[in-house]
Amino acid sequence: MRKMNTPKRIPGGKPQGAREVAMSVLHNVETRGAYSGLELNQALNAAELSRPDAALATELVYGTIQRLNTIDYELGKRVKGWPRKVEPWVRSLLRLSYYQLRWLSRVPAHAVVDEAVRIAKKRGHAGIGGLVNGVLRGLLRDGFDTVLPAELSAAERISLNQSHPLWLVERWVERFGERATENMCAAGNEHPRASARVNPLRGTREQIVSGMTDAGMEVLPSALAEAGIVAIKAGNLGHTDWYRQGFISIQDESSMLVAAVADPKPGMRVLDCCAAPGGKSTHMAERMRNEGVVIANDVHPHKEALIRQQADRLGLSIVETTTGDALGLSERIAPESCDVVLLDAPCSGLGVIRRKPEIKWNKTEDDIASLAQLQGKLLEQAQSMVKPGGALVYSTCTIASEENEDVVRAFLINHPEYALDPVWPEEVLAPLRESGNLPDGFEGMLQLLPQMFGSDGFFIARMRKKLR
Ligand SMILES: C[S@@+](CC[C@H](N)C(=O)[O-])C[C@H]1O[C@@H](n2cnc3c(N)ncnc32)[C@H](O)[C@@H]1O
Repeated sequence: MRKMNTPKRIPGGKPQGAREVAMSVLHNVETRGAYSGLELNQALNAAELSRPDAALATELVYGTIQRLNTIDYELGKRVKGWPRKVEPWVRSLLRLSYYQLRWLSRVPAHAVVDEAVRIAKKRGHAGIGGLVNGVLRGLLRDGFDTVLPAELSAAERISLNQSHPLWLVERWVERFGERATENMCAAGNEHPRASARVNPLRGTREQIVSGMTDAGMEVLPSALAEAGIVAIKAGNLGHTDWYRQGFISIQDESSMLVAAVADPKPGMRVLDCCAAPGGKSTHMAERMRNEGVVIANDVHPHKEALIRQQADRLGLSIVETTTGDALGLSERIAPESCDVVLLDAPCSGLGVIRRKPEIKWNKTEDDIASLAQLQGKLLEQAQSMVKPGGALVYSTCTIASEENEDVVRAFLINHPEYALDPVWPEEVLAPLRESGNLPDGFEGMLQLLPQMFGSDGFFIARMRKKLR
C-alpha cells in the first residue's frame, strides 16, 4: 500500500456505516500514507458508530491491509487494469468486500454484495455499481481458493498465500528456510493477543490473575515473561480498574523480556535512550522496586508527557524524563555514569506486522539500510555512558539482521572493551530453553520470532563493558 502522488477525495461526503468508514480509512492509508491505527481512531470518533459496527470497521481495515497481496492477486484476475486503472476508493471498496466475503463468514454474502453495490452507486454511478456487482458475484460463483501456477518459487508462493511482500519473504526464506518463513508470515496475519505486565509494587501475578478470574475475565500467566498475563477473553484491559490503579500495564510479552534482560537492580542509575511511551522505562523502575533512578529520554517533546503519565499511574517516582536527540545524549549525561543503558532503537518494525499491517507494504530494503546506519550511531552514543562493569542492552522489534546482529557485531569490532553477555536471568532463559527456542551456543543475542510464543518479533542483545 505505497503512498500515491495524487490523493483524491472519495465522492459523496462523510462516510456512514462500518463499510464506508473502513473504505475511507483504507483510501487515506493508501493515498496519503496515513497510519491505519491513527486514521481508524479518527474516523471512528467522527462517525460515532455503534460498538459492533466499530468492531466490524476495525476488522475490515486491518484484515484488508493484512491480506492485500492475496486480494490484489485475485482481483487482478477479474478487473481490467487492476489496481492502477481503478479509482482508489473503488479499489478500497472491492478489496474490503473481497476480504469480507472470503474471511468474515459471519456476514451473509448477499448482504456484503448488496451493501458494496449500494455504496458504489451512491458515491459513483450505476456503471461502478455494475462493475462491483459483476466482480463480487463472479467471485461467489467461482469460489475463493487461491490456485497458484506450479512454476512459482517458494517465496512467490508464500508471498501470495500469506500476503507478505516478495522482497521480505525472499530474505526470510534465505535466512530461516521455507517452513519457518511460512509460519512467520502466517503468524503475522493472526490477531495479536492482548497481554499485560504486572506491577510488582502493587501485587503478584498470582493475585492479579486470580482477581481477574474472579471478576469473570479469562486470563493466563504468560509462558514467556515472568511478569506477563495473557488475555484470552478479557475485553479491553486498558479500560479496567486494574489498569487505572496501576496494577498492570499493557505490553507485549516479547517486549517484557527487554527489561528482564537489562535486569537493573534497586539503587542503580539506568538510562533508557529512546524511551517513549515508557513501557520499558517503567518496567525497569518496577524491577528496581522504585529505588535508584531511571532517566527516560526521547527525541519528541510531546512524548515526554506519555512517559510521565505511565510512571505516575504506576506510582514510580524514580523515572526522570528528558527530551532530546539520543545522538546528543553524551552532552547531557556524564560519561560512564550509568550501571545499565538501554537502547530500544527506532527500527523497521518487521516483528510487529500483526499490529501494524501497513508496515508490510510501506517499508523497503532502503529503509532497513538507513535505519541500520542510524542504529549504529545511536549505539555508539549509548555506550559512552555505561560504567565499566555495566550493561549495554540493544533491542528492536524487527527481524532483519542488518538492524540487529550486524549492528551489534560492527559495534563490538570497534569496541574491544565490550563483550556479549550470555548470562541472562534464568526467568528469561528457562522458557526459551524448555520450548527449544534458545539457540545452540547462545552468545547473548536473541531473535524472537512471532510464531515461537505468539508474541511480537523482537531482537535483544546484552553486552557488558569490561572492568579496567
Ligand atoms: C521502539 S520505540 C521505544 C519504545 C519504548 N522503549 C517503550 O518500550 O515504550 C523508539 C522510540 O525512539 C524514539 N526516537 C527515534 N529517534 C530518536 C532519537 N534520535 N533520539 C531519541 N529518541 C528517538 C521514538 O520517538 C520512539 O518513541
